[in-house]
Amino acid sequence: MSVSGGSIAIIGAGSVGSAIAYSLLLRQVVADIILVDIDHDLCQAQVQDLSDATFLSNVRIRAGDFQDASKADIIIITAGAKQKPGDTRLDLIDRNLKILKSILRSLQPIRSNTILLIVANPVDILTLFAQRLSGLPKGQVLGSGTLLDSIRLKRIIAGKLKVADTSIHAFVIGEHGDSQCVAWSTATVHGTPLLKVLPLTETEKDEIATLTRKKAEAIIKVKGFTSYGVAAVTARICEAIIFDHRQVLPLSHWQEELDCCLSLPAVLGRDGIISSFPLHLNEAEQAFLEGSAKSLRKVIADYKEDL
Ligand SMILES: NC(=O)C1=CN([C@@H]2O[C@H](COP(=O)(O)OP(=O)(O)OC[C@H]3O[C@@H](n4cnc5c(N)ncnc54)[C@H](O)[C@@H]3O)[C@@H](O)[C@H]2O)C=CC1
Ligand SMILES: CC(=O)C(=O)O
Repeated sequence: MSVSGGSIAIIGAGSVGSAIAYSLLLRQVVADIILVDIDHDLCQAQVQDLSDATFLSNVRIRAGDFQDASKADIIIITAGAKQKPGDTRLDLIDRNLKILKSILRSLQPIRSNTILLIVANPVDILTLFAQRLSGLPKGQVLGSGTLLDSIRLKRIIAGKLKVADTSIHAFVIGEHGDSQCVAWSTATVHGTPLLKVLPLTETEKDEIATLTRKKAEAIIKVKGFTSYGVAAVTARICEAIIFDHRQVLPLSHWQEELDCCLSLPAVLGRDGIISSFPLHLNEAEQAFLEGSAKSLRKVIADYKEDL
């Protein structure tokens, strides 16, 4: 991977923001990484620590302010409260919507062709608010969504089949949260329908889907947060944008028919979401997806005065 000349700003230099910076630095996605946090001492300390790793790459890392960040090729928002054990992601909406709004105000005027990547939770709701409040075209505002959940799912399936994760094509769709669902009928192993090579009963499918959905909760219960998985996923998203990969990834983006942002496969490139990629769900999966959208719209309706 070669270093492009671009820059990425990360707003929020806590566990997730610093892990993302570390992934971007090791992958050499851009030449400049800018960290921004209201806790200036923490931000400086993270930069100092990360700068000890830059000997492995040609990447520069520095602390900056919102105006520096507003000029970056990609602005990643990780700032916000995290779940305590037992919280759902949706429980964070009050605090994190206020933080998002204040960040979007501080970023103005925002570079017109920047890509805004939301990672803070609840990611689907914050992505929708960022689309409405940033002034950017919808395709330039996306959320990391269920790419992380899909990676977790593929890991479990790969373990059962004893093949590499990269040979599995399977999507978790809908909310990055409790109403997500697995698109089992579309999953393949190197082109062969997954359920033909791994015939799973309904109970087994439910067990895998539950393990996937509850993985974050299990990690948070012990270490208090998750960071490495989302950092790797975010680096992958940034690579697809900076290098215009046109990769198909399950990301949170605007869904006209469902009237909300949630994850379905999308083609990702330098301009952000180029298009949604059609996924032919069966009736039950379509009903689950619509249920997920309905639960997100219900939350959005409670906050409509913030739009
Ligand atoms: N989408 C995903 O897959 C994942 C999302 N997350 C989410 O990422 C968020 C961050 O998690 P952590 O890094 O573990 O939390 P953290 O508490 O370690 O870091 C949050 C940082 O945001 C900063 N911050 C707060 N308000 C700010 C503002 N207005 N401007 C700039 N910085 C501000 C804080 O000072 C703090 O350093 C949470 O909402 C968490 O749920 C975490 C893991 C995975
Ligand atoms: C915390 C979170 O959203 C995750 O690890 O999936």
